[in-house]
Amino acid sequence: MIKVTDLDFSYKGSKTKVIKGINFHIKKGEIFGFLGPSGAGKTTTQRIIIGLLQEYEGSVEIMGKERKAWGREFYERIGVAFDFPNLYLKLTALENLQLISSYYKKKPQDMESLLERVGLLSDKDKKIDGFSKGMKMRLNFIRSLIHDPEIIFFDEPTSGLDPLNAKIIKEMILEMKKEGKTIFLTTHNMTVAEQLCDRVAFIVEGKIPVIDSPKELKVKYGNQSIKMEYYEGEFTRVEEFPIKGLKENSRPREILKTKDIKTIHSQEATLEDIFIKLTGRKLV
Ligand SMILES: Nc1ncnc2c1ncn2[C@@H]1O[C@H](COP(=O)(O)OP(=O)(O)OP(=O)(O)O)[C@@H](O)[C@H]1O
Repeated sequence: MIKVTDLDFSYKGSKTKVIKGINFHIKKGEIFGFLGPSGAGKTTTQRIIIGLLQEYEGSVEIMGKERKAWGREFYERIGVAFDFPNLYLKLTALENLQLISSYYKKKPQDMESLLERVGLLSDKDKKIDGFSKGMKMRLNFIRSLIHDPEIIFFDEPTSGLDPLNAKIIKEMILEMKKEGKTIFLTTHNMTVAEQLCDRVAFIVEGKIPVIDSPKELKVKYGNQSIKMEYYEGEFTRVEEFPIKGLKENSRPREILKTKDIKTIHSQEATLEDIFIKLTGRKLV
């Protein structure tokens, strides 16, 4: 659906490249995550793909056609939920959706069910200048879906949401994938990436050193281990053993036979640990 080849970009008036020869390919029906610290180039890349930044070098092929060759019809087929400058503060939630849907040729999705899904149905007739940031975020999220797009771009889709609303948004994203939509999201949040993404690209200083599935990354780079906590007199002690080679290791068996166990846990590196290990950078 999206094929980016040798993409380079610098902002007007600046000689410094902020995107430095990146390559990636997003398949139809995939949830692809862009993970990287602030200033890494995530938003810039998304802006290029959706056509807000035109002066790039390299190739950005989207739905089978170079980005620069697409006309207005491109926007009928993609949805974008970045910031919310496109929301009209003096209009109600429902009026916002009605106005936005009038920009598209396609028949809009059922607005009330979308509002209900994100917990805003009872607020549909309220002007949104009284909405909290989280309410605007949720409205902005469904705004991007109103014309039933094939590819949807999200920038930090759950940031600033309470856990319940974040869960609803994540469930909706997973449902979209089931319907065959392609989703490209950026985040600093490794938990979100692990829960949602089929594959992630780590982006640092305009380069992508790693692209893989969260699961593969953990298998390749995460050291799995078992942590045993046991009583020794009035103290508790902890020992950790790598899962690899566990059956040849006599020490865990000895602990089981001779000690009173307090807890046993399996430990797995998080995606964040792997990000730090592979890029030498933290995410924030
Ligand atoms: N309009 C602009 N003009 C000049 N430089 C810019 C502009 N927008 C972004 N930059 C620079 O481009 C680089 C990449 O920024 P970008 O916003 O793509 O990063 P990001 O990974 O999305 O960060 P964040 O997570 O904070 O949104 C940064 O060094 C930033 O300062």
